[in-house]
Amino acid sequence: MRGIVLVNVGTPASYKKTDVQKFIGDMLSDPLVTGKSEWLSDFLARNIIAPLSASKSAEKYKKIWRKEDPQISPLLYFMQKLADELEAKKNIPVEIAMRYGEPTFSEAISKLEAKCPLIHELVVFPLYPQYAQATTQTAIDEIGHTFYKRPHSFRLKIVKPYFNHPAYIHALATHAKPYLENEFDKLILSYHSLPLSQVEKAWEKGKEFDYVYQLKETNRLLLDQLHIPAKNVVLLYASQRGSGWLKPFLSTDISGIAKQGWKKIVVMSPGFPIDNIETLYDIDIEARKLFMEGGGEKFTFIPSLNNDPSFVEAIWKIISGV
Ligand SMILES: C=CC1=C(C)c2cc3[nH]c(cc4nc(cc5[nH]c(cc1n2)c(C)c5CCC(=O)O)C(CCC(=O)O)=C4C)c(C)c3C=C
Ligand SMILES: [Fe+2]
Repeated sequence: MRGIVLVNVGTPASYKKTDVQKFIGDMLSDPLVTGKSEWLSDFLARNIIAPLSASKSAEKYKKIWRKEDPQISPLLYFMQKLADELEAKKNIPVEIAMRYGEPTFSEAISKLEAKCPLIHELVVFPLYPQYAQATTQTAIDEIGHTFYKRPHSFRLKIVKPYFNHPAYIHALATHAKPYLENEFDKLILSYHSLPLSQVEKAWEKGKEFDYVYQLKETNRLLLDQLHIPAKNVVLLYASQRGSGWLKPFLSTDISGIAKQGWKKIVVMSPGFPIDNIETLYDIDIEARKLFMEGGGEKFTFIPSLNNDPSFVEAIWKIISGV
């Protein structure tokens, strides 16, 4: 039998400043995220960036944290729900793991082994449709490092980015359709920004590593399936942490969209299969506010796929090679 581990970036244990600081420190001390050396990343993250940015991030986390039980981060909640539904629907053991924080990859493997001692293949499904060294590559490195540290009686398979997989595109289109039924002026497709240095390096390596090529392919295939002409769509990049990142920025251009007369917009993030601070705060709270203050009339936010049945089906097809 196969076992599945769904992998994502991670999330703080709580919205308290200490937990948020730890999470940011862990993440930004990763040289694959910063593009800097190991010691410099660690020094800057632990001593400067995490202590300085934790309060502001903690405020944001507080706003998006689940108020209902279980009172946990939305990212953790939706990943667990997705795992539970995939396990129940396909009768296969599924666990979740985070690149930073908990549950760790090692914990996920142990839980899978306990659930199903006869596993012959461990399938790791990174919840990143498009490749980036700051997400896909660091997850692959960490998984390999943990897996090969001790012997296992089963093999490891890591699923490649699925930016153009028909089942993923179908899931996105099926999920988005109800939000697109009412009239709108522009569909905004928002993706996480990246430092240009990382984008250029990946572009030189080829399409398999090219974040921008992959996200544009996702957009092309999605719009084709939704029958939306490209002229009705704007591509923006969110959550940048500096000026030398992929532009145009959602945070600076969203109010301009309203000023140009496009008063009703729908915003979708096809690069985030699971809702998190960057969709629920940066888009649904901050970008919404900027758009409405800029004269916008209607801001429709499309949540991530989360545990949508079409995504459960898509993961299954991607894993099964259908
Ligand atoms: C497409 C997915 C993501 C890319 C690409 C990405 C790049 C990237 N992120 C940072 C820095 C931070 N990311 C943080 C949280 C975070 N990032 C993603 C996804 C991508 N990041 C997720 C799913 C999350 C978890 C969110 C949650 O709900 O918990 C954070 C911490 C949160 C915050 O303070 O905003 C930081 C910091 C860099 C530097 C980077 C590319 C180089
Ligand atoms: Fe991030």
